[in-house]
Amino acid sequence: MADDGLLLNFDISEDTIIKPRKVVKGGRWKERRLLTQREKGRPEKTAARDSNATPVTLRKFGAGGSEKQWDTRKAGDDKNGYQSRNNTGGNNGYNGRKRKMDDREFVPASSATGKGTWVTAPVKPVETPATGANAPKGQKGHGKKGGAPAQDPNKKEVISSLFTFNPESKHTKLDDTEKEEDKVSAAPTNAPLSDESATFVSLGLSPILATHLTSKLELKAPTAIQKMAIPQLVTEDSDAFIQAETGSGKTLTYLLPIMNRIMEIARMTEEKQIHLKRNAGLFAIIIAPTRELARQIMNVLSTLIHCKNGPHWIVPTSITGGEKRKSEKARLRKGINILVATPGRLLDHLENTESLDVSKVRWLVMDEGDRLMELGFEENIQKILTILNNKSKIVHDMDVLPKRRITILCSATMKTNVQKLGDLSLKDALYLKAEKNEEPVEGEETKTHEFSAPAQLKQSYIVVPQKLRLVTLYAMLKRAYIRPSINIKVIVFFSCSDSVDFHYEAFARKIDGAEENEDSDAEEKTKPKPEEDEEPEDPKAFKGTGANTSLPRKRTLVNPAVSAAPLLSPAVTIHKLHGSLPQQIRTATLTAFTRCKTSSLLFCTDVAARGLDLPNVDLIIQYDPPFDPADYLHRIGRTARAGREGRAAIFLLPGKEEAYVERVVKKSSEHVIRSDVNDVLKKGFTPTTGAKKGEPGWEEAATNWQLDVERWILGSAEKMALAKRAWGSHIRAYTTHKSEEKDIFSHRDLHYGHLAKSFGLRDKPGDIKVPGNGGDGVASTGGQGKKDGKPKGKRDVLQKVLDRAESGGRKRALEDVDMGGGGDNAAKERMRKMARMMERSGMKSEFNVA
Ligand SMILES: Nc1ncnc2c1ncn2[C@@H]1O[C@H](COP(=O)(O)OP(=O)(O)OP(=O)(O)O)[C@@H](O)[C@H]1O
Repeated sequence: MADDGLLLNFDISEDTIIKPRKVVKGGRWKERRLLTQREKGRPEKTAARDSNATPVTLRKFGAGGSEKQWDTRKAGDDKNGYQSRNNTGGNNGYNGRKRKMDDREFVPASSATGKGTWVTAPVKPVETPATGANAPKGQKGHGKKGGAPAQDPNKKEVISSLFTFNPESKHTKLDDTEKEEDKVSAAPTNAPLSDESATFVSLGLSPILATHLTSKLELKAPTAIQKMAIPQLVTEDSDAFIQAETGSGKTLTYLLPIMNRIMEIARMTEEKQIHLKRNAGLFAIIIAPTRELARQIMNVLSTLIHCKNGPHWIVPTSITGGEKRKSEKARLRKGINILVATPGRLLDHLENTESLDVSKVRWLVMDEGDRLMELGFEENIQKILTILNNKSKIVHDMDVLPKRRITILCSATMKTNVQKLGDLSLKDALYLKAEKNEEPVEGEETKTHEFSAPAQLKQSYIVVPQKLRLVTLYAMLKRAYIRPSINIKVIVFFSCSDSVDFHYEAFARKIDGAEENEDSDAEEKTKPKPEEDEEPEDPKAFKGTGANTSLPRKRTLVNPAVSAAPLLSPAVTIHKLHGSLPQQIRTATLTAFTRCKTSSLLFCTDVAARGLDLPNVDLIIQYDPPFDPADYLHRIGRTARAGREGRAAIFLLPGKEEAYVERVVKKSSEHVIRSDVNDVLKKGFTPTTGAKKGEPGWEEAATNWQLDVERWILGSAEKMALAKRAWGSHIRAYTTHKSEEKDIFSHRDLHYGHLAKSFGLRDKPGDIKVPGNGGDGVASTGGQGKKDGKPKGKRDVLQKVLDRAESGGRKRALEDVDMGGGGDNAAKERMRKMARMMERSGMKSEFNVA
């Protein structure tokens, strides 16, 4: 009975008395909560049960039994089928209410008796590498490399439940227009033309080239852009701007006319008994923004040169900054006829290599024009153009060749920066844009899109709460590789290198309980150390650790970026690619992924978003949305190439991010479907053979899978550091979305605690010390203080990245923002300068600035 005098005369039950509530202020939230509970006369660690509450069911998750998770969920608690937490242990302030910061409880490890309403995780002391005997089941060996236990045994441990306190999607139900089954496959828009009159010979190409294309390369007919542009480029001497969808064959569109005209001049001189040789002069320069793209263009060029009865005398070469200047100079001195280059290294040679004679250059091609501008190469290109203009001495001794230098600019999008590059470099240019060869559907209005994706590409989006991201990615991939007899290639895009590294390790890890491969450890130690300016290794020298990689295994170097992915399927090989990897590893990885004949998976940053022609990719997953809307198109453009089918899915967070669908996704196509996260999880975590009695349901299976990742991280200091770095870098990367998209992608809307869960971390955000950040943990993402687990302060993250770079963390700093397309131009420019500075100081550049 309360001691309030006014109430003494009434017979009122205790329950109905309204007590004045003391507001507890100051101190840490945990202390405040304990005081509040004490105030209410409740036990501090395990709150007394409310007699009216629904009784809880206790379920035990995790094979090793090291974690207990109280299932406080009731089916159908909310519309999404998510089960909100129903606190039956008395009113500790949580009762089914969605809390912004933390839905977790802390209990001392020693009190983990399995009683109470809190999610508890008694921390097992993880063995040091020397002993390893008591390591949790399935983690044997995980602690080996780290050199220290990942977890302080005295520390309180937390497990956040996966399926509680998740924000809901704005649209809980699929609308009819978004259902997959209703969608009819659209006719491909970037395929070779079926029109019988469209042949390579009819475009004005020589029979030698045409035969090579059809018989050797098995290209039956030109694509729409090839049909439109090649005849003009073969005969006319005009500059040209070529705009066409991704995968529509733009590379051949500019290479074929160049080859055709050089071959023609060779034929004419041979008639006069003059045989052209490599010293005939440099005819064409092709500029590509990245080394990978330059290498790819070189490969296509080589196949054309080495065609039957082809111009074998033509010597192409590429200079991209991946090797010693000295050896590049030696090649240039011997004489070359076609040069493929990245802008920085080209400018370097134009300024410093006397033997590079550009007086006869007839073609200057700039591929991926928008990307060149985004990477801040405008100044370089301006200088290149000036040098070429000053040194040009074209004499009209070869009539078939252009009478002046022709400049060709290629892009899949028509962005303002491309127009600027056009203004800078083109004169009276032809604008060559392929019209879609879509048949208009009766009764449907033909819509035009700001930038369009190939019509046959099936696009979807999925709204996934932060905590469920990792399990949903797994479920989606598991589903993709469900049939071992069908080979599937998937690319997953992440926002930063650290995130790629973390997810690669998480998906390449051994199945729970499997022994570590001792050999792979030994081999890892022998992996090549990257060196600036070293001769690039032959990509064939690397073999993957995956069982299915098709790389030759003659030499024993192990590619640390290729591995098996037994968790997904024994048949899947996983690859990773980002700008922080040494160039030779990147090249070897791309080669491995390209040649892989079995199912394969590539985790990458935007390094692989533009221009790369990776054959037969079936599915693109954008786990992190891109930093530039144009990159959305480029990323999905790695599938559905040259008329093939393809699928693409993008992960978005519930809430503001959902606006991205209307703003970007639907601008490239009106055929966009929405996948339901519960469906995906259900399909991914339900056993294919049908659940047997006693087997866990999909939610439990998903929870087990997540716990397994968390245990794997806890088992090794190295993995813990990896996860923390990935989490920190992810947040930093998130803050660099373009300013016009800040209303959708604001780091203030991120829930750092839930996000940590998706990186397998159990710590509170404030306790996560991101390695390599000078121990400042999350503070480095925006401020020292934190509120609701979020850093305070608005300092420009890019500026902080640069600050940190100045103070010694330069490599880490640039790795964090490995997203290419993001940020404002000024920021890009700063980063490019930083990359140059890094190069000068002997560090690897993230941006391939050559
Ligand atoms: N006429 C054709 N018929 C069939 N396949 C073709 C044809 N022309 C090119 N291809 C193939 O199409 C694929 C895409 O070509 P390419 O890389 O040149 O596309 P792109 O338009 O430059 O794409 P992106 O904008 O993504 O860089 C390549 O594998 C190429 O071999």
